Amino acid sequence: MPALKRILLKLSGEALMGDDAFGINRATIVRMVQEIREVTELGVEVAVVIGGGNIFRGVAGGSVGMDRATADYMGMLATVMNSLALADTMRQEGIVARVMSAIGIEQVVEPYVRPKALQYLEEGKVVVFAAGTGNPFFTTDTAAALRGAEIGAEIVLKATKVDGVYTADPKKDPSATRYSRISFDEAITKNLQVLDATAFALCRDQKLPIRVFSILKAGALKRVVMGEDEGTLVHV
Ligand SMILES: Nc1ncnc2c1ncn2[C@@H]1O[C@H](COP(=O)(O)OP(=O)(O)OP(=O)(O)O)[C@@H](O)[C@H]1O
Ligand SMILES: O=c1ccn([C@@H]2O[C@H](COP(=O)(O)O)[C@@H](O)[C@H]2O)c(=O)[nH]1
Repeated sequence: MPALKRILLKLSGEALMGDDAFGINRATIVRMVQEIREVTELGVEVAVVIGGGNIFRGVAGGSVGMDRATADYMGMLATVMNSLALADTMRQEGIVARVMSAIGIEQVVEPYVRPKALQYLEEGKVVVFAAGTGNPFFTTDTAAALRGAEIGAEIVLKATKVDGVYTADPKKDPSATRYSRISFDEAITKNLQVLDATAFALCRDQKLPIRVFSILKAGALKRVVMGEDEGTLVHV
């Protein structure tokens, strides 16, 4: 029996590149979708937010002189592309998925309407929330926290390139050690960058726990859903 009924899964956009330098690696996206299918087959309701770091981040545009808000809209559109790719791969793998966008592009995907999203989840469809929060100066981590709270998810699962929250960025500091549990207050006070502070604060205020785990580790999502110890739990 799964330990979770409804989850908000935040997938790393950057991880979609696989070993490529840019964009979406086919084998990687198929593997991610197969892991999602495993948990839907257990009866878990799954909503997904996917990042855009494999295509564009607003901060990168801003750093080369672009207007930051314009660059952020480009970043949000990058998440729409990833969401479409994800939903299409889901369709090929036998999952019924719906993409809902926080910015209006009705010819491409339907707009985010909360009751409709809840209906899809109750019907067993996977809902992919695209375009982040719809606002510049935010991230898809914050979108995951926001949508997770809105749909009444029991937890936000951040599937990323590292296998948990560390005392420092493990990609920069090899001596960093992993927490198996950490409170929101401690993560915020220590300024741990694995999620942005806005996402941490929103989840803390809504008493919505976060589990950070590796997207690269086969079977990790299923283990998390089954209540096994995997990655790091960030708790109130
Ligand atoms: N204290 C920390 N513990 C763990 N990872 C950390 C820490 N500080 C920084 N990081 C970095 O945070 C990264 C994960 O967050 P990031 O927002 O960069 O990726 P993502 O959300 O998975 O990607 P995307 O934004 O494309 O969806 C890790 O790859 C890691 O290098
Ligand atoms: O609510 C949001 C979400 C995202 N953005 C922009 O999109 C990119 C990609 O998202 P990541 O979370 O970094 O993967 C982000 O850098 C922002 O530029 C946004 O503006 N608002």
